[in-house]
Amino acid sequence: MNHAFVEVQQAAKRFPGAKGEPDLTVFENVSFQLKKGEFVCIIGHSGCGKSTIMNSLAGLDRFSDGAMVMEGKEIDGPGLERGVVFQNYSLLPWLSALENVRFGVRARWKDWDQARVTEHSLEYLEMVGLKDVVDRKPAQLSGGMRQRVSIARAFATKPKLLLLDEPFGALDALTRGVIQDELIKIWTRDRQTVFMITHDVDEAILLADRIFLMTNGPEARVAEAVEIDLPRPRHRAEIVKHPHFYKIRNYLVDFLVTRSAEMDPADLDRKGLHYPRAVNPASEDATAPATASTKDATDDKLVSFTPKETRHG
Ligand SMILES: Nc1ncnc2c1ncn2[C@@H]1O[C@H](COP(=O)(O)OP(=O)(O)OP(=O)(O)O)[C@@H](O)[C@H]1O
Repeated sequence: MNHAFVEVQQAAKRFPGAKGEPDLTVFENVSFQLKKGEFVCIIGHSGCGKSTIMNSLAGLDRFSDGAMVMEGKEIDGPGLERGVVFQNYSLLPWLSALENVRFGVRARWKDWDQARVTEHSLEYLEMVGLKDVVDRKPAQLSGGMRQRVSIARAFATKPKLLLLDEPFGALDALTRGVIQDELIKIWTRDRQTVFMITHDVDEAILLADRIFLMTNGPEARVAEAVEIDLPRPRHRAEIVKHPHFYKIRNYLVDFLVTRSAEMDPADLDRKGLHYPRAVNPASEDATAPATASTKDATDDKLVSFTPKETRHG
């Protein structure tokens, strides 16, 4: 019996090739589960299919093969139980910050009166530090402020699953840090299930319970699920002092720099439903970088991943 909150089963995305060219398989045999209330980040090189997976979970795209199930029901199109935050804010430009949030809240709770919708919307805008600018339109806000409105709107509607596609990608490091803290604050309070794309290893370690690692495309796979066992609440300045921090960080960087390009999909598929392999880099076995071989957590013997010369990084 399946107790996963969200389950993606054997997903693939293919595009027909141009005249005479073979079809493009962006990713294949992608399977994973999300537990209720967990924060999962997904990392992988550009083009491996992260946004396609996220957009499919949002109901805005479709896999070529495979299935997605949330609380036992197949995901088939967009729904209010899933909220999305994109990198480019996607606010309605003719509405103020408050009206943008109210718009989402009103759609979610149609029986609420105006005062309740406003009060609830203001509560979330305050949590992201925008109390004093709620009447400004998006054009009158900085990029960081706009992204805060998007985050307030997404969390205020309390979707069961929040999908964040590189929400801080366009922000400077300082603003990014501040909004990460706000995101942690809201998530700690509401404990919604979050699935987030990021290219930033430190951001993923700060936020996630688990980090999914994708191999390079084409024919990418979600190869590993790395457990982040740093205690919460986490603070940027503090977690770097934790003895596990650099073990985790080095493991992730080694994957992205070396192993993501070397893993052979055929090898991963041989192990079928065991993937993504659960890894805890803080444990002894995982700390040694596994460049040409890695340890199979399922049967306790070494399995080598043959470098594939044709794969690009
Ligand atoms: N219509 C299409 N025809 C052919 N290939 C496509 C089409 N749409 C998308 N792709 C390819 O699908 C792949 C996956 O794209 P996707 O945006 O999901 O990757 P990503 O991992 O999110 O990348 P990034 O990190 O750069 O955002 C890319 O290589 C892209 O070129």
